[in-house]
Amino acid sequence: MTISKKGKDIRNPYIGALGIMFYFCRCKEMNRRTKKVLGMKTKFLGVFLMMWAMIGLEAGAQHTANAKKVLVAYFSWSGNTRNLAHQIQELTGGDLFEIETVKAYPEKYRSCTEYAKKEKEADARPALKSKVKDMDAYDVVYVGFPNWWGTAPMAIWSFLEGYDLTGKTVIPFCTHGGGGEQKCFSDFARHAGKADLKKGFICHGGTVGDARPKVERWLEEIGMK
Ligand SMILES: Cc1cc2nc3c(=O)[nH]c(=O)nc-3n(C[C@H](O)[C@H](O)[C@H](O)COP(=O)(O)O)c2cc1C
Repeated sequence: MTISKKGKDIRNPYIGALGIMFYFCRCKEMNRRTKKVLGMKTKFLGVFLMMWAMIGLEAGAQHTANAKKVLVAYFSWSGNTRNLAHQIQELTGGDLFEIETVKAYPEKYRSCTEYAKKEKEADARPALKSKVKDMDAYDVVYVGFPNWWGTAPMAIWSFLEGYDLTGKTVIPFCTHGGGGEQKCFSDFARHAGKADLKKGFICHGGTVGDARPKVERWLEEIGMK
């Protein structure tokens, strides 16, 4: 692998492609003019770019082979977590999946909080509308949810318990209404089975619109960007 001082792979398939173009343009040119006019310098440059092309194209293929498949799954009642999920999806290039319960939650806030409280007290596992088609294909699974009564909505436990997440990287993200993290991530860890858990992201539901720079920093911090 060709590594720069900053630790990044500096082989670039685009530079490689340019090298090929340059090499062939130069050959055409040589037929029109005399070889002496072009001289040795351009010949070396052409060969150098040609070699870079081959290394660069190989690097491109290797990068594609190593790319991790990402899923961004989320539950959202009033839209804040959905907004955050879309930002994470845009930054990671993953597939989006909305976790929805068969029985919809009440539309009014107070009714919803009462309903959710009962579900929590019963340690319920609400049935979900659909399953991720090919969970086995994903290497990294982000799971987003709002803080409900100091923890995740019970639908998140239904989701996590519906799959074998062993060996996958699982990363929670959460929005709250002022209570902060509370037991959201610690309870999440207990329900995530043998997944390889990474540090979660949390923000106030009212600030998700401005969260992008923080989301980017977090993704860099956990090595996902
Ligand atoms: C049923 C219910 C329970 C909630 N419980 C809490 C809580 O315990 N602590 C908190 O900070 N916010 C709580 N909230 C506020 C939500 O966590 C917050 O508004 C969140 O951003 C909503 O996300 P959503 O728009 O994706 O549904 C609750 C909201 C609802 C509807």
